[in-house]
Amino acid sequence: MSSSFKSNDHAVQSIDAEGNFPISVEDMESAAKQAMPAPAFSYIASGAGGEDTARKNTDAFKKYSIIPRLLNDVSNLDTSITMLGRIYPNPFLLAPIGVLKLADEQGDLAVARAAANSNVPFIQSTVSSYSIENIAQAASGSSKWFQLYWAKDEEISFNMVKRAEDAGYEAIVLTIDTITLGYREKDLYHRFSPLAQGYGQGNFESDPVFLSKLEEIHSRTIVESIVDNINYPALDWEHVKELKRRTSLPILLKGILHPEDALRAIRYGVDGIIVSNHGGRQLDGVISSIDALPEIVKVVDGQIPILFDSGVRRGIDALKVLAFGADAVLLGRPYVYSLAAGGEKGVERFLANFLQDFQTSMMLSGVKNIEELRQMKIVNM
Ligand SMILES: Cc1cc2nc3c(=O)[nH]c(=O)nc-3n(C[C@H](O)[C@H](O)[C@H](O)COP(=O)(O)O)c2cc1C
Ligand SMILES: CCCCCCC(=O)C(=O)O
Repeated sequence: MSSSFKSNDHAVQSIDAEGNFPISVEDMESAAKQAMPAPAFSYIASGAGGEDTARKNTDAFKKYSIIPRLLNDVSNLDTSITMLGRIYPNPFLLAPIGVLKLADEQGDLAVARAAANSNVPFIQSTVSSYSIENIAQAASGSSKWFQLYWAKDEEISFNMVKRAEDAGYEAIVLTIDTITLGYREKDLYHRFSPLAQGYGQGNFESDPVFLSKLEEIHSRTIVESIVDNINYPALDWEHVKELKRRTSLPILLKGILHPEDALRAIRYGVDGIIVSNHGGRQLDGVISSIDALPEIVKVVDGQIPILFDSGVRRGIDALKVLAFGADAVLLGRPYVYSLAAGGEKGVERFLANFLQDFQTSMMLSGVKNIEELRQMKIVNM
């Protein structure tokens, strides 16, 4: 099976003449499937191994129920949160997702613009299709965070962090669960390698430190050099310490599932954690993110912010995450489907629908603000 194809540059046609756009995430996913070549869609949608964890991420939400409080005058909702010393208008961010050009020619630029127009911070991936500087320009004046895949050659990492600082990014997210790529059976079947089409190198191509290293090793292509650098099983807590020395930006660790690792993160002085299993794309068989969350909330006990991703598809899912005591929620695959289905406008439509769904869920749960939401009763039945 071939894995060569063009990126999706016809996306905007999925919003029809009347401006209709899929509302449910299932319909957005179907629209994305139609708009994209099969190997690319499969790379985005699938998980590692037999995909049990990917399935569990969404299924596990269904077993939890909230018990609403009523007669609480919810006519003035406040969805804002204060986190890491800043006020954010709502408790959502867009998860870092690499190689977005697979979904739409404008990739991260389209997402960053849509996120800025929707007042939702965008977390840019290390393996983005466009550079930090271009993305910063596309979403100037709005909140952006940078996700770091640690490079074996540390100077490359430190220079990327510096570029993010210079471009006005507000935080560094160090992803710790991708020291090597998960065993993804569908990608293996399609002979699909995420970086091979050249859509995940925008950030590296414009990095003088990376380019100077490349010149030293003439035999390596850009893609080979990126893969070799970010495949880094040697990553450990000493690297976290080093990163802290190198930046004054807040550092969050993404991929925490064990309460002891959450506590260790606090001991190492990180500013926040993201409870995540990478959407079930790394190790099949790990706990679903939502099942991991309550114990982590308990041990962290408010010392640092807890963010969450993996499996959030609707407003009510986000509501459950916050009711368990998390501070904010990252949205992942749904925005990529909306990008593939409708480009920048598609992402805007998805975010508008998601925020409306969330606010409706808040009102009907009888909570006026996120602090009240975090105190809500949630049960496993
Ligand atoms: C196509 C794709 C690419 C991703 N790329 C990255 C990445 O570059 N860096 C990262 O930290 N996480 C990456 N992730 C993981 C997401 O940040 C997030 O953890 C995951 O999508 C959450 O699961 P959900 O989308 O099912 O909600 C990627 C996920 C997908 C689907
Ligand atoms: C060789 C590493 C590519 C990482 C691609 C992005 C990612 O995190 C994913 O889940 O896929």
